[in-house]
Amino acid sequence: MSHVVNNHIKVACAIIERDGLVLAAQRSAGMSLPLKWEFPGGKLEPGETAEQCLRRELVEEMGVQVRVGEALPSTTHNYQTFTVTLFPFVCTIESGEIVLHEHAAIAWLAPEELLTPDWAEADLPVIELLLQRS
Ligand SMILES: Nc1nc2c([nH]c(=O)n2[C@@H]2O[C@H](COP(=O)(O)OP(=O)(O)OP(=O)(O)O)[C@@H](O)[C@H]2O)c(=O)[nH]1
Repeated sequence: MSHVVNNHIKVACAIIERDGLVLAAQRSAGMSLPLKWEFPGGKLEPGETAEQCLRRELVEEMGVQVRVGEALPSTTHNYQTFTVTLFPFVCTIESGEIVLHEHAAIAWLAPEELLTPDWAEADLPVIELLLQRS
């Protein structure tokens, strides 16, 4: 059917943990889902694994090398104009200091603060899972 467009993207995102805190990043005003909070990461490129995607995106977005660890369950959300499947991975920073190249802000959140930011809707199941684990 010619009117059907494939607007389903696969996105790997990094749950970066440090000292019991989790890194959240705020999208900038000019990005899609402006000023929403998310986990750093991005769309998988053709032929790329989620781990490779995350290592690439974290260098591009924040200038850090990450170690990609445990995969959490993927989750799919329908926004009005596109569908996203998120592939979350627990990560740690191997080297580098965070420099924001794309995001407006970051925050290190304690478990009790996880529900505070205005998260991208697709992230809410991931947040729920993190709360269950903490
Ligand atoms: N990185 C990331 N993206 C997320 C999360 N949750 C979520 O809904 N997304 C959506 O997944 C998509 C990720 O794409 P991206 O960051 O590579 O690209 P973008 O939309 O900023 O750029 P583009 O507009 O140039 O395609 C965005 O539409 C973003 O809104 C998340 O936790 N992390």
